[in-house]
Amino acid sequence: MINKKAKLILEDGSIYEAYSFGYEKSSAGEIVFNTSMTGYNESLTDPSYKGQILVCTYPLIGNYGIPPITSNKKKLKRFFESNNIHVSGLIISYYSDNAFHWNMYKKLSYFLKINNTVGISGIDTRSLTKKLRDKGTMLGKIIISDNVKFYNPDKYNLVYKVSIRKKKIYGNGKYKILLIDCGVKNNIIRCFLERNCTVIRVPWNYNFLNEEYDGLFISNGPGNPKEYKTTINNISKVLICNKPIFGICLGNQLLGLAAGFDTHKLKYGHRSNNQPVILSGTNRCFITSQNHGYVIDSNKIPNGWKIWFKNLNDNTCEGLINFEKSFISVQFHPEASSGPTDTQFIFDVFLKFIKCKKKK
Ligand SMILES: NC(=O)CC[C@H](N)C(=O)O
Repeated sequence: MINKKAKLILEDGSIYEAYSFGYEKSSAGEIVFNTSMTGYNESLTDPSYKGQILVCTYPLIGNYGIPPITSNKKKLKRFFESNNIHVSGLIISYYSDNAFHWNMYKKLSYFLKINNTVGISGIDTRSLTKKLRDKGTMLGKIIISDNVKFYNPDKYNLVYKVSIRKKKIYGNGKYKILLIDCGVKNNIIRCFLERNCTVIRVPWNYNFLNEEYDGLFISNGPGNPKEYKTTINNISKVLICNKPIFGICLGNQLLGLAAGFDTHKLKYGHRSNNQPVILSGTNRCFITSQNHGYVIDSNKIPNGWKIWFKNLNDNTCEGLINFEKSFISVQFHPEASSGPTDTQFIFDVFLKFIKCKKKK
């Protein structure tokens, strides 16, 4: 089969020639790169990538296909991070059509096609990444048929596209976690279910002030954290309570904004499975999975709060803690999926806080 020709056009005017191997349509978004060697299925279905076109620096993609797509709508998909693909496109170097894996169901190009997602190959993604590292993340568009306009996801509130619409309950564990869903990854829910929790998943703008729960969780999600005014406002109202709060990635940013921290955008973000973070006050380093473009400013720290972790590559804030109040959050992904599970103990820290409060 001869694949259709495609073009990647960046906002600085550079043009790259490529071939389509996914759904054939033009698409625009913010071009971001991920340096992981594995995990394309988890990344494609991570809702935090909404509005972004993903570049994989690892040169060979597709070689293990995609795992089975379980179809029971009531259950979480077993092998994916949400029900469908969220990236606006996938840019790779070499597409391996000759895929094999013990758990393979279909090829990657099939998965892109049934999700109406464009995928292009034949681009030197490492040189493209060098450009994005030098100049910073850029807008870009993939042209296959018609021309399309550049699209800047930071200017929109994308959460309504990825958050659940109605409250939903998972599991029947002892500890009740109220989960604010801004585009949660399935593995976060799985991590709670494995720890004797009931997860009450509510929409991003849900007024949870009268809900009964033992701990509040704020999820990951797409776009600029400052677009989440309703969520930030709701969180700020529960900061006077003493119920434990835990945030991951966007959740870290939203908790920070509610507590009086500020956020800014990084030049090209952290997206990979090998980001080193250091636990403040120790020499202990952890290798973490990450996917974010924004960070908390470390220069203005409200009373009672501390920077919990720092990134060892660029020294940026990787987590917050208010020990007195049992509020914790991390910029990285302790649930991993894909990536190292070394920091999954953070879920246990949160549950320890919950157990302590319940005893009192
Ligand atoms: N994974 C996330 O939650 C990402 C948070 C936010 N959208 C950022 O890019 O920084």
